[in-house]
Amino acid sequence: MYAKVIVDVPANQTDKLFDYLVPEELERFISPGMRVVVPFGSRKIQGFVWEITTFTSLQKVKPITELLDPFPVLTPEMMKLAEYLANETVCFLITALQSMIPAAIRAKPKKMLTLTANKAELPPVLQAVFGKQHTLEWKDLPHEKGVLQLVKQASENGDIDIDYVVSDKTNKKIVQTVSIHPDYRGEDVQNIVGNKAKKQAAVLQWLQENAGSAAIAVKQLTKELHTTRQTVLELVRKNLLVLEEREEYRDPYQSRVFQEQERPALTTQQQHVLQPVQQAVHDKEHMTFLLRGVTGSGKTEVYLQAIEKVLAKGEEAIVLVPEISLTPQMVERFKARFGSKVAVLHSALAAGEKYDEWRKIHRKEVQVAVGARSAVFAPFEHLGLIIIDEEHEGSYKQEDHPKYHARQVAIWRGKHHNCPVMLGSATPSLESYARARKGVYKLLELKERVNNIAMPVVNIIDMREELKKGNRSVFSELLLEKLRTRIERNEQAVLFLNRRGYSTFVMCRNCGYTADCPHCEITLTYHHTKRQLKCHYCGFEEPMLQRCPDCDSEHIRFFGTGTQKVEEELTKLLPEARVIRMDVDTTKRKGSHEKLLQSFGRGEADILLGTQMIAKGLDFPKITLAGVLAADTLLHLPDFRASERTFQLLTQVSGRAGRDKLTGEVVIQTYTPDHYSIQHAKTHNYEAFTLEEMGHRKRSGYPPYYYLALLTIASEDVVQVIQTSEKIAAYLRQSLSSETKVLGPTVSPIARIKDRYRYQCMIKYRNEPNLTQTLQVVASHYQKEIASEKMFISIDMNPQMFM
Ligand SMILES: Nc1ncnc2c1ncn2[C@@H]1O[C@H](COP(=O)(O)OP(=O)(O)OP(=O)(O)O)[C@@H](O)[C@H]1O
Ligand SMILES: [Zn+2]
Ligand SMILES: [Zn+2]
Repeated sequence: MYAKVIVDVPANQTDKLFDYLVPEELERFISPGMRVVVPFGSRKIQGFVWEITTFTSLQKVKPITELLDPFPVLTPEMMKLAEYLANETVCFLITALQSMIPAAIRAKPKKMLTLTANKAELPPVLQAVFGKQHTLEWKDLPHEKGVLQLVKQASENGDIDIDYVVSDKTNKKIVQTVSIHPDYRGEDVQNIVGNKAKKQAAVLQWLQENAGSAAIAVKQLTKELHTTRQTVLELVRKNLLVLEEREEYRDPYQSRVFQEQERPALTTQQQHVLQPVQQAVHDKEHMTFLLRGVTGSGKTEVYLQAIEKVLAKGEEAIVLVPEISLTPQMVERFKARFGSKVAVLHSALAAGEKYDEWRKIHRKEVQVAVGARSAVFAPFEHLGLIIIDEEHEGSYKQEDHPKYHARQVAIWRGKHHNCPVMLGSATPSLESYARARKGVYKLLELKERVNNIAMPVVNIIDMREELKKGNRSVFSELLLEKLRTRIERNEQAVLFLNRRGYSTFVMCRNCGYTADCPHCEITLTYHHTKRQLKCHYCGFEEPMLQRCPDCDSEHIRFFGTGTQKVEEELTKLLPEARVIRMDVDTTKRKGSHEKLLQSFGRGEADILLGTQMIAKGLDFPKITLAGVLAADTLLHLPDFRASERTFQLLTQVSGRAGRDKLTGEVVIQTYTPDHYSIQHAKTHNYEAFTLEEMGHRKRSGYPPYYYLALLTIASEDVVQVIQTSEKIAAYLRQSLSSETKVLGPTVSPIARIKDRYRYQCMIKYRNEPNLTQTLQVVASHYQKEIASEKMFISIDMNPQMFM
């Protein structure tokens, strides 16, 4: 019996199945989808069993070293999906797999040294290195040439054995528990331990009274009774208590009590959109729905009730939400409805926590998975529905390999399981909307807010006029006045500042010099707390400049506005305002995001000032004002989606205001008040915006009229980059159909990162069945250069970013 194995080495040469002999004792247990340890060259590495066969064309096959799982970690569906992704996104199969399973499941091989000779026979240096130990990990060796030389010598002499050991990283959390031995249950404690052992008696007494036959965690016991572990273990030694080890999940939401929530009766329009989804769930029919519902129209409630239907059928559901709107508030709505049936997956979880949530799914202990992008891989086997909330969000596209889009995976899985997929948003992406208009997706609409609450009134402020009036502040007069009235009326406001493009950069007012990163073509960002300049791409840092390096002027300052600076100005202008600032700096610590939001929810602040993370999902009744400080910052990015992103963002931010009984207002500050994305955001007119934007896309040949693929070529050698890019472009032009346009090569918008020059080719196509194959040929043609890290070629199908 042989196993065909995918090895955990992401490289061109290893991107295929390797044959291994299945040792006889494993024959009964092994099956596809299990992890194994296999010899590979001189190493031992992890792999996944792909197939079991009785035939191999090889002369000599090495045996599998170890089987790591009693059950497959990959379902047959996941294996097929990995193959699909590897092919569609042009990446290695193992790379696709790696993003589908929790990191904890990927075992890392360790290089271990084991003493085989008598220690006294070793050179004194090595004796000292080993100390009292018998084995050592390679990475713990002192990295001195002499030591390594001696180790090598000793290994050649056979005194030290060097081997790779694959240790399973899937450390489960083990809890020790005790229970009263069945023979002594209910018996008088005095009779069992006598009078002397008072502490032990207390433990037994407590267990008799409170636990009965139940097992109690030793930790809990010692805490409850202010006693020691020693005392408890003594009782175990006397055979009065039974010690057991129990596996426990690390549940980040453990300490929170979720109030059961009654489900509201749906409004007529909600019922109207829910009905066809429920029907598809019932019929087990694969369809993709696009739910376009204005902000506050009750989309989430529709999701919840659709899921109820799925659970009632005994099936499972996945709900994707963007990482930043995976707020406690959001999680709470699902936990309150479905309780312990819900697993939550997001990147803020520790590796162990993620693994535990994943295992709950794998073991069928939960039926609903709520999470960010990668939750689309939740290994359910009876999927009844997949929901993608805020489907337009760019974060659903993974920017590393495999460069997949969650929507694409969701639809693949929907087809596999014969179940519906529901995409929801107040501002669907143009691609999805176009598909819905063409009937590929089924369009469902919620045009009004729940309870007929009015959409907020939007004021557009021309900041050029403010400057003419002599107002140099980042706050317009109107915004400031409206903030003031919120404080007076004890209402709340959110203030949004786009982080991207608006971070602080340094410029000389005398000669116009800007401080740039010496390795990347990008301005350095000023960090106030450390008074340093930092590059966001490579991490380069230097102290803030005191004088201009070009003209020696002292008038060198930072420009632009960060949230910190806005906060400072805000407290000067409105000293009475209580402000909570939410940005990457204030939410670094685990749980701080949640704490800040809770505090705001309790009314401990008047103004929530923040970046992208406050734009979405917030549902606080007292927010009656939403302010956007600079609406243009997104408009000027070199990206054909800039207008679309601006419209989406303005709509989302506006959507935070006036969601309850109090009427909402919005103030948008801008230098380009006439831009159509700002004008249509003012009137909440998604259709009008879409119509206008579609025109632009059609004229310039962008999605949804054309598909895109982006090739980026990077190297330290600028001549090599240019020559290679030109060769690749020529090859593509010759291989692809004549309707397909190959643009470039041109310099990437960020021309250099980490000293590597970057060029790109853009492919625009409508129908190109052989495209991925052609791109694969390109990638493998340059595999030597790529493997030696001389050159980088990145292939991005349907790119979301163009930097
Ligand atoms: N049928 C209903 N009856 C009463 N209240 C409802 C109903 N449906 C939803 N709501 C409430 O209306 C508010 C807005 O609903 P929800 O948050 O689901 O909207 P949404 O469309 O998901 O919003 P957004 O896209 O802006 O985040 C919530 O407070 C929700 O509890
Ligand atoms: Zn200068
Ligand atoms: Zn840099």
